[in-house]
Amino acid sequence: MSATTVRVDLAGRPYDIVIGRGLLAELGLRIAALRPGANTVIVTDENVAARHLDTAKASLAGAGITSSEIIIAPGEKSKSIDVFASVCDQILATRIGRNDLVIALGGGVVGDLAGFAAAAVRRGLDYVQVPTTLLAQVDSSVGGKTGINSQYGKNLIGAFHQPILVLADTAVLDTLPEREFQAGYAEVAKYGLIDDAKFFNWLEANWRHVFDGGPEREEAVAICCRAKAAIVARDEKETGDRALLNLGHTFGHALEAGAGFSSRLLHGEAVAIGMVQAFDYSVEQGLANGQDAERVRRHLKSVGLRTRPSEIEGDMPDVDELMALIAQDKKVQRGKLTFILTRGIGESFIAKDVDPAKVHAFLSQQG
Ligand SMILES: NC(=O)c1ccc[n+]([C@@H]2O[C@H](COP(=O)([O-])OP(=O)(O)OC[C@H]3O[C@@H](n4cnc5c(N)ncnc54)[C@H](O)[C@@H]3O)[C@@H](O)[C@H]2O)c1
Ligand SMILES: O=C(O)C(=O)C[C@@H](O)[C@H](O)[C@H](O)COP(=O)(O)O
Ligand SMILES: [Zn+2]
Repeated sequence: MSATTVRVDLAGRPYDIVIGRGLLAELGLRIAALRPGANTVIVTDENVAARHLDTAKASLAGAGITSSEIIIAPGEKSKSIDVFASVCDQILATRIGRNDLVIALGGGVVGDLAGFAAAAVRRGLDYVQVPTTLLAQVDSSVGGKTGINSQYGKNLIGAFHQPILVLADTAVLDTLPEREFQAGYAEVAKYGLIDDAKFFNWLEANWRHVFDGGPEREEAVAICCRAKAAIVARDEKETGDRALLNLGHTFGHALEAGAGFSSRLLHGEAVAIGMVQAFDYSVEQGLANGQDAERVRRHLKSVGLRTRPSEIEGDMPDVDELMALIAQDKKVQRGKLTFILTRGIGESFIAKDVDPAKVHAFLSQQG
């Protein structure tokens, strides 16, 4: 089976991201090569279990690896302290130990939750990411940010804990609902908008093939993983330019929390709106030109994503409440806001000490 391997070159703890169609069938052999004799516990959700758990288990059994499974309810609400506690207990009940492995088989919710449980149980178990959504393959399975949500906001409780392997089988994306694919695509486009205008041009021309499952899908996943691997290797804990990966997230996370972490607004959908807001705000501050902002909006709209907060159905918090959520952002330093702003497509930068009054005014006049 042909596969692309991207190395995450962390000093002392490097790991591979392996990308290709049909790789789930190789899970057992690849784990056996990495951790001979390990027992495993698979954390997954109901939707993924119904479609891909049998393949994963058969592959592990074929390589002589024992596995048990923990199946959570699908959706963002599972990134909660209650589900976290339950997953930790269930892992402990299997008696797996520090030489064994947790396997996160699912999207970003499973990956963030299982990764955090792996970080916490017995003060740290190794784990493998087997991402099954576009979003997880291009973003959440890589880089070791794990965690859950709080009533105060998104991802506010968690740990940096790197996986020992990421196995991205792009064929499993064939069973992903269209809306989830679109949401994940926002994070794909993000890499172009951060610092790769050439990739954004390529996406404008090729996005349909990424959705259709042609070779462009693997190419896009590999380009995103290479970009993320490079940033993570130089700034694992986000003391510097890893924050660029947060483009669209300060606005987006507030909207996601404002929508109650519900299916009204998926993470990727919130990021799409948040990236357009970051462009619009940059234009308003005289940093970027309106044509670039319009081009971003047009592209995200053409793949079926919403691009304005007013397109979110149902009640949303007012601007003061959104600002209170933004004040909880992890990039805040001693009360000062940090945003990822832009000078144009592929020219994002970290803006520290952004004036909350200006952001408040911007949000107040948003349609
Ligand atoms: N840790 C990070 O660096 C990072 C990066 C980006 C996003 N995230 C987090 O990821 C989460 C979003 O992840 P997501 O978009 O993957 O959502 P998700 O995990 O909720 O998965 C989306 C939906 O698709 C279903 N599903 C998953 N794989 C499937 C498949 N192959 N076939 C059919 N259905 C499938 C799931 O059951 C779920 O209903 C958010 O919580 C976000 O904060 C984390
Ligand atoms: O890996 C990162 O770094 C990112 O910021 C990737 C984001 O897409 C992701 O949503 C991440 O979970 C957001 O991180 P947070 O620190 O703002 O919670
Ligand atoms: Zn994200």
